[in-house]
Amino acid sequence: MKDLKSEKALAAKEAVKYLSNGQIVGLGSGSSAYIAIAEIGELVKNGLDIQGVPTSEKTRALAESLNIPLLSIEEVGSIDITIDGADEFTPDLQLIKGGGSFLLKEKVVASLSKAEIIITDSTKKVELLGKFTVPIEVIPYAQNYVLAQIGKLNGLGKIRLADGKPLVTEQGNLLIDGDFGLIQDPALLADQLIRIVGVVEHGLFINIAKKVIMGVGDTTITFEK
Ligand SMILES: O=C(CO)[C@H](O)[C@H](O)COP(=O)(O)O
Repeated sequence: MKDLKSEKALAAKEAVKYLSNGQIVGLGSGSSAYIAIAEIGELVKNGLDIQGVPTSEKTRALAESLNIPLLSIEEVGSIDITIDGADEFTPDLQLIKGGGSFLLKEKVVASLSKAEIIITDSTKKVELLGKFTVPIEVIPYAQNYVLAQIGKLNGLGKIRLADGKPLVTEQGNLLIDGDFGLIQDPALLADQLIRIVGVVEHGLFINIAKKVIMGVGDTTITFEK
């Protein structure tokens, strides 16, 4: 049986090799990113001089507990490297993210980053995106309208629940998980989704990742552009 945690850890260890003194580092969210943040905490303890920019409150709390110096998003004009996870990736580095509900801040941080490095276990690689549903962050007022528009794109949207109630994101929005089947043209779908009034952002990360480091067994494979 695959040891996914150890595959994530191998990928995280490989990713932190790209860090160096003086960098501003985007800190992702999700189980893979948290392993990388723990690694970064060790490096900081041993003298690495970086400043982190968190992509969620959970990441902020973890980084603070590890004494990683932090900057807020308002304080940075650009970010050198971001290390984050993904729910699915294709060999040409298109991603679905947002399984952990933090896609909006993750995309802002990724967009400010010179290099977005994604770390995953070996279950995340797919030839076509879409087995994992596409998380879509919407303002609550527009939820029914957006669900209807998703239907017009031949998708099926469901409001994400947490403990039986609609999950509310850190921005006070809702998440719709959109099932579009296997996505032949993710760039087109990304464009169609972002044009729907009431959609704040979605989890299709198109041409954003520079590298995906995937743990496989006791080694890693790096995909890059
Ligand atoms: O996008 C994310 C959170 O919004 C995560 O990066 C994604 O869900 C992958 O998580 P994990 O590393 O736990 O598999």
